[in-house]
Amino acid sequence: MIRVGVLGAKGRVGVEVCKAVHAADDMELVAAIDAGDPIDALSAAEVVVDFTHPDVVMDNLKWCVEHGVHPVVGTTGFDGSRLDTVRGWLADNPGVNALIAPNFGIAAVLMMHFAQQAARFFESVEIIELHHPNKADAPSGTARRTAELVAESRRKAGLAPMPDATTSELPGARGADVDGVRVHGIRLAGLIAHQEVLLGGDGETLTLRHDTMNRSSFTPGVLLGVRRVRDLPGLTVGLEHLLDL
Ligand SMILES: NC(=O)c1ccc[n+]([C@@H]2O[C@H](COP(=O)([O-])OP(=O)(O)OC[C@H]3O[C@@H](n4cnc5c(N)ncnc54)[C@H](O)[C@@H]3O)[C@@H](O)[C@H]2O)c1
Ligand SMILES: O=C(O)C1=N[C@H](C(=O)O)CCC1
Repeated sequence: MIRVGVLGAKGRVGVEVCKAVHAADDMELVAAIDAGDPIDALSAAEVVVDFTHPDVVMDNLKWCVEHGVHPVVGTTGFDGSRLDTVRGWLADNPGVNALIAPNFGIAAVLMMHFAQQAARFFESVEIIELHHPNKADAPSGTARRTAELVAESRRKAGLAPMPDATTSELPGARGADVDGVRVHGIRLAGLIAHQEVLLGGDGETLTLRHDTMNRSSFTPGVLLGVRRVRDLPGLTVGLEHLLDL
């Protein structure tokens, strides 16, 4: 049995993760804590799942790594500098591994993968991410990572910067620039999490769209991460590394 702790257990995703861990035959939910609870309750866990908030996730991660607990992190807000900090903590604590994934939905990971594959064939790529209005961070972790993957493909293919004749702009009208890729964020009541990747070339376009219909959709990916993290050395970023794509 894998002894699992959950941070953010009362949150929208945390509740679903607790249910899924509880229902898994090979896991035991040994701690389910939320804001204000003592973090030491996680000492009994081998693996801790974090779905909390970008402002607190680094402190949680540091605690886990320093206490020999493998973190599986869904919380967003990670940039290159945060990831480097985590790599440093892991280097100081050999034997502890971490998995950080901006999206644990299998279809979302496939959408990101397909965008990465398609990017080298198109002059233009832009991303629209659409989320519920209670979301703290923008752009979404998924959109940020998709833009990085697209940019990497374009660089490898030696593509020129995307065509864009804009010279006069109301700030924000062209979205955020993530590694040279424009990302546009929508926050709308009624939504959960959605993304479109628009790719355009001479006389044709391709649109990849992903829709999250409920938050239990994240749990198969989270459970896969919990089962595998102990065998993934150091830091793994993205669930795609566990899917044999
Ligand atoms: N990777 C993915 O697949 C994925 C999917 C959905 C959401 N997310 C991300 O997960 C995070 C949480 O999303 P949500 O919609 O569940 O948010 P939420 O606000 O519903 O839940 C967060 C929970 O964390 C708790 N919390 C805050 N600080 C804490 C602390 N220090 N210790 C323990 N608990 C603490 C809050 O009280 C709350 O219950 C966000 O960053 C979101 O972007 C990632
Ligand atoms: O609801 C959220 O918040 C989500 N956050 C992740 C992101 O920022 O990409 C994944 C989708 C849902």
